[in-house]
Order: sequence, then structure tokens, then C-alpha cells
Amino acid sequence: MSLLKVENLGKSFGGVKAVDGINFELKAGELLALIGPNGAGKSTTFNMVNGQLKADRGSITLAGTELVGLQPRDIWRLGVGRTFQIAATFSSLTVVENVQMALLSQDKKLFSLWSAAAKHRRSDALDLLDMVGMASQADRPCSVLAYGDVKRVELAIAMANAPKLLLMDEPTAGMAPKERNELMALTKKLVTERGVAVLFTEHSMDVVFAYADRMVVLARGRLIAEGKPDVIRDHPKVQEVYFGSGKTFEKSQEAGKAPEEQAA
Ligand SMILES: Nc1ncnc2c1ncn2[C@@H]1O[C@H](COP(=O)(O)OP(=O)(O)OP(=O)(O)O)[C@@H](O)[C@H]1O
Repeated sequence: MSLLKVENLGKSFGGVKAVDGINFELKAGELLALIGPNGAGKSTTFNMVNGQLKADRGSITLAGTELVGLQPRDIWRLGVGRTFQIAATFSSLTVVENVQMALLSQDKKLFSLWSAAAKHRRSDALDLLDMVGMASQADRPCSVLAYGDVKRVELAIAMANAPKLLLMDEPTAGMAPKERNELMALTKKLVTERGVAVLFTEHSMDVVFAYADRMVVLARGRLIAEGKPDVIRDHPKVQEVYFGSGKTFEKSQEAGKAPEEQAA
């Protein structure tokens, strides 16, 4: 059964139909990539799922509960998590304190109790860091971490709320190929082991084709193709919208290799 069901979803800005009646579904344990050229409607779709934008029409249900019309915080409480960019982690805090802050907020404790973070559920925070391979760096300040390690901490923070659905907006932006593949391999492992559904947008096609179980392709607000990577790679409409964009769908040498096999 589908965890997330998007039906006839639409949103316009003035005369622009940013999202124009799209339908797709996502199951627990599945990684679904939302791709499309610039202005296709990816961010608008994302922001309707997390409640930052209200849909003009259509429905978004999570395990049967309607999300359209709910506030972002309520949607988060229902189990829709998201990864935040680097700026959202508190760089002066240590790695483990950052995860403890996320657990504090999950437990509805006041955010103003900064001093409470250091004492709060440290062992749970360490378990989350262990899951992303960062337990050994728990007591280092986030400000000294390598970029790829910050992304792992962001993933641990997103998992602190035990989401059913995790939204990742360009998770590998700004990363080198080896780091990109490590982060996506880790994400895929978590998704499979914990039965979390992931909806992600990504401009890096090697990542998308190597790690997505399925893909939804948007162009000018419409869904033009949907399916497994091999179907999308050969889809004439997809090739048409990307033609001239410089993107290729050739199988990458790097993607699909285990991270330790890849060039730094
Ligand atoms: N707040 C807004 N006000 C007016 N128009 C908007 C707004 N947000 C998005 N749009 C328009 O809606 C369309 C879809 O934009 P959206 O940002 O969802 O696309 P995208 O696929 O995420 O693009 P990109 O890959 O460039 O981020 C575009 O034509 C965009 O200009």
C-alpha cells in the first residue's frame, strides 16, 4: 500500500501553473526522485507536501491522512521529516548536541532551554550518530567538520523525529562525486532498513539514476514520465525536455560502484 498519495495536485502563481494536476504515489522503503528542468515545479511540489505552500487543488495523503490545509508543524508531527541545509545546524554546538537539540524539539521541550540540550537523551543521540557513522566525532564542534560529515549529521537530525517520509531537497548539492555516492548509499541503507520513504529532488543525474528506485519527471508543471530509472533513461519525452540542457543519461562509471571503489 502507498504511504504518500498525491492526486490531481495543482498550484498557480498569477498566470503561471507551477504544478498542474499531478498524480504519484510512494511506498515505505522506496526512494523516489522528483526531477525536471528548471522551473518544472519540483520545489513547488515539495513545499506543498511539507505544508509551506497550500495547494490550490488536489489532495496529498500520508497513510490516509489529508495533509492539504495542515500547518508545516502538524505535517512534521505526522511523520514528514526533511533534511535542512548546512546553515540549519548550529555550528557552534558539538555534533551530538545538534542531534540532542532535534530530540528536544521532538519531545516538545522549549527551544529556549539551550542548556538542557547537553543533558537530553545523549545515548539516543549517539545511537543516531552511530547509524550515520558519526559517533566517533560526537564531541567535535560542527564548525570543524568536513562538508560530507555535516551532511551525515543533517541526516541523523532528520531521523531524530523517526519520520515515515523524508523529504530531501538536493541532498548532494555542492558535494564531490565520492561524498555524493557515500551519502546516497547511506540514505538508501536507512530507507531499506527502517522502511522510511524518501522523496528527493536532485540535479545530479548520476546520483538519481544510481540510487532512485523510481523517478517522476516534471516539465512545466506537468508529470511527463514516471517509472524505474531504465524506463526514464530511454523515455522520448524525457530526452526531449532535457535536450540541449547539457544533461546526459549515460550510465556513469562512478555511480553504482561501492563508495570505497570510487575516485576521491
Ligand atoms: N513564489 C512564487 N511566485 C511566483 N512564481 C513562482 C513562485 N514559485 C515558483 N514560481 C514559478 O513556478 C514555476 C515552477 O517553479 P519551481 O521553483 O517549483 O520549479 P523547480 O522545478 O523547483 O525549478 P528549479 O530546478 O529551477 O529550482 C516557475 O515558473 C517559477 O517561476
